[in-house]
Amino acid sequence: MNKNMQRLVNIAGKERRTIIGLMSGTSLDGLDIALCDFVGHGTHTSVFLRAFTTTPYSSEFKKQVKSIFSKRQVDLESVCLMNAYVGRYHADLINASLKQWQVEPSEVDAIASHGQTIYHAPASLHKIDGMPDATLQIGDGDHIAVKTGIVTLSDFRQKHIAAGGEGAPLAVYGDYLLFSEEGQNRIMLNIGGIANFTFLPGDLDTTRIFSTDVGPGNTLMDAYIQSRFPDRFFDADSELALSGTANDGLVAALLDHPFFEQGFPKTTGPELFNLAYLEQAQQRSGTAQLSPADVMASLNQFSAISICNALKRTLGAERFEVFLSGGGMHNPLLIRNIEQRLTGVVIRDTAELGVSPDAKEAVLFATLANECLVGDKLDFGPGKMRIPSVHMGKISLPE
Ligand SMILES: Nc1ncnc2c1ncn2[C@@H]1O[C@H](COP(=O)(O)OP(=O)(O)OP(=O)(O)O)[C@@H](O)[C@H]1O
Ligand SMILES: CC(=O)N[C@H]1[C@@H]2OC[C@@H](O2)[C@@H](O)[C@@H]1O[C@H](C)C(=O)O
Repeated sequence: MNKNMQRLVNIAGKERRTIIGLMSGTSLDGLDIALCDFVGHGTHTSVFLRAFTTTPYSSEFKKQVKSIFSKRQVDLESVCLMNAYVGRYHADLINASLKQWQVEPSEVDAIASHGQTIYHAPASLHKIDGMPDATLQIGDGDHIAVKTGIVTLSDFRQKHIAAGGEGAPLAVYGDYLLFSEEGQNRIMLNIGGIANFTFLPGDLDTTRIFSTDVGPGNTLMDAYIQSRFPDRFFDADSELALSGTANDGLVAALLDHPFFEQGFPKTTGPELFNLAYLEQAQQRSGTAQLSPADVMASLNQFSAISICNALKRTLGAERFEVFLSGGGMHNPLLIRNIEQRLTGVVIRDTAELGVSPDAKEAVLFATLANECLVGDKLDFGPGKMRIPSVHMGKISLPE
């Protein structure tokens, strides 16, 4: 037998596996690196987060990624080069973190790499007859495996689409395995660039579970402040939004898009929710002259309302608890806007469930890798929630 196959068998047979989860989302702030230990699999998974860091991207790297990010036309040579470059760059960041944590690469069984999404094209967005749902993450796993010496699982989203999903949200698998609780309806709400949530019913009925994007979390706020104030990457502590007033006309125009009428589950990205989307809404509502502070307050309220509308639509009169994660939970006005619209709902964060909210997505990808290596088939029913019962991740070997 090829000794690499034996290596995989050994990893699968271990009682405790060490897996590094990586996430680099639409915000392009940096690479989330979570060093996790797993015991068990499936609904008997226990995860211990040993270390976590978000390694900020250099401004040069951000510029390079932005040049090919969520644009319909890009330089194809740049895409080709960046596929290899992102893989190597991520490998360097992993090696540096391991060194800092004083962990030898040989102690790590696998890396779960999300890669960098550069385009997400669900059929509902591209609307091209005969073309499937599609998505593209770059940062090839072979580069990571060879540069770190660690078995790497990557490119998780293609299998999801191949088996009937939309390529996202994948959070549903890990949310179900790690956070389901009998007798408690839970909403796992992640506010990253795009906001999404997973509904975990207290009756543990896997055919009712689903995960969906709901619209922008931070992406429009980030894009707007970056365009107006080049030295500011996001509206830290809602400073700009708090100095303005939300404009009802602009908020209504922002909410006026067929995406919000579409049923669940659905996915989206900055391919739709971008500065052109904002400009069109400003034109339609006659608010092109609004001050930056008022625009930011409106964008903040827009994200909050679209999130709350989606939650109310899902749960009606059912009681539920919300567990937050993602960078948006650090935006105080956004959270206040959400709380005001969800009166009586308990809102906490995933730290109360043992996983740091900033690390959650990286931990979820590590969980996907653990399932791919050792899990049994998970059954999410006949497919109407578009959660295919498959294992995801392509395996790259270091040698
Ligand atoms: N103190 C803060 N005040 C306001 N906003 C904040 C703060 N800290 C983080 N954020 C927001 O969180 C964003 C980063 O969030 P996160 O890392 O969850 O995004 P991501 O992983 O790229 O997103 P996605 O879930 O779309 O993949 C920042 O760009 C910013 O908008
Ligand atoms: C295509 C893509 O990268 N989608 C991301 C993005 O970031 C948030 C939202 O949009 C979600 O659909 C997804 O990530 C999370 C981790 C997911 O798949 O569950």
